[in-house]
Amino acid sequence: MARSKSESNSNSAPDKGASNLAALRGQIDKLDLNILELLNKRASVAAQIGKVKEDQGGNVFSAAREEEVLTNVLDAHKGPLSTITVKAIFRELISGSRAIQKQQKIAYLGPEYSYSHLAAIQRFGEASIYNRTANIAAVFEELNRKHADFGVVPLENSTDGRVVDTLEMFMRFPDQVKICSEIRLRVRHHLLANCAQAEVRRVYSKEQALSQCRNWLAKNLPNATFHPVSSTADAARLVQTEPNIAAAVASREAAVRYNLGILAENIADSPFNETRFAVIGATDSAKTGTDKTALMFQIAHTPGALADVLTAFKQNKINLTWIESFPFREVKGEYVFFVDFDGHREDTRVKKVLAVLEDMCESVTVLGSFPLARADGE
Ligand SMILES: O=C(O)C(=O)C[C@]1(C(=O)O)C=C[C@@H](O)C=C1
Repeated sequence: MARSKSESNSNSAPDKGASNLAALRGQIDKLDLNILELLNKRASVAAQIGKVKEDQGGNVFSAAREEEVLTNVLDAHKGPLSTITVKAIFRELISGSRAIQKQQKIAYLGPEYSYSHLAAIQRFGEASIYNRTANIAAVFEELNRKHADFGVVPLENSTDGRVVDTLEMFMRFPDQVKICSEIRLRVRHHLLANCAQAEVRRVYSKEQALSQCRNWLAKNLPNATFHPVSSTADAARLVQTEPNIAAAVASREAAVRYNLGILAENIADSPFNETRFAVIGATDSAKTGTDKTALMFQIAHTPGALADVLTAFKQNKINLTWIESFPFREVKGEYVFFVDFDGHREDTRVKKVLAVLEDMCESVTVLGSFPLARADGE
């Protein structure tokens, strides 16, 4: 039946809207196919690079080159996509390239969806194989036995400080592994449960996470008791077994994995909570121009010994970014120091300071040079 003029007039705006939508979606469909073609072209080039590396004995993973790729892209990026989105897309693209060359095996401190797991995925993407371990020492062992290509271990948290188990492994086996990359992960704790907040009587989490949310928990859950368990992910798993009274302090990813609701978001007492992780492997990273070096040294128990070392850094205009002291178990009263500083071990001023330290210290171990990590979300 022919439509009257007034009928067609009243429908013309929605009709126009519908045809516009169809046209715009048509554009997206075309663009998607173009993008797909380009993605696969890029992957084919990565496959060729893989062959060259295989012939020359090069490593599949190059932290320095990945940093360069990301910098090129982010420098050119003008929006409207967010930087976080562009980074996530390229993380997966590069992860896919590595998997075409040779799928990389990554060991991390488990269980699944622990913050170490999230840090590992942030660095290596979805196309890698992840081996979870029961403790930090086992991450080093996995590398040593060649069961994994890389390991991800926590170094320090902005609230809790250093991670003793990791530093102890570097001390026990100083020449076993090198740091080739670092990861900065924003740690966002949430209260997860399948009951109402007023019903929560038991809260599970890793001890450090409970301590990082201490004030919030005391104020908002005055009737609950707090139970440290081996990890935040394990806490989320336990909540499933006591759904009417239990809650966990854990990540959003753990909520998804264990089918829990998020009762309260971002409950850490400090608004800034970040953990820095080291990626360990057989070799460290090539120079990029914006690098850091990690060092471990032991000095004699004499007055001014540490001051002399620090003066050497000052004289060579090297900026220290981290310093930790650790009691040396074998000699009472002696300390091992861990430092991070700006620069690559191939930089002239870093070479100079290393030479001075070799003379001054009882032992010096370069744990590795690696590209300076971007903050999570930058
Ligand atoms: O340039 C290389 O060495 C590559 O293998 C390519 C590529 C990439 O996809 O851009 C992949 C893996 C490396 O870690 C670095 C970069």
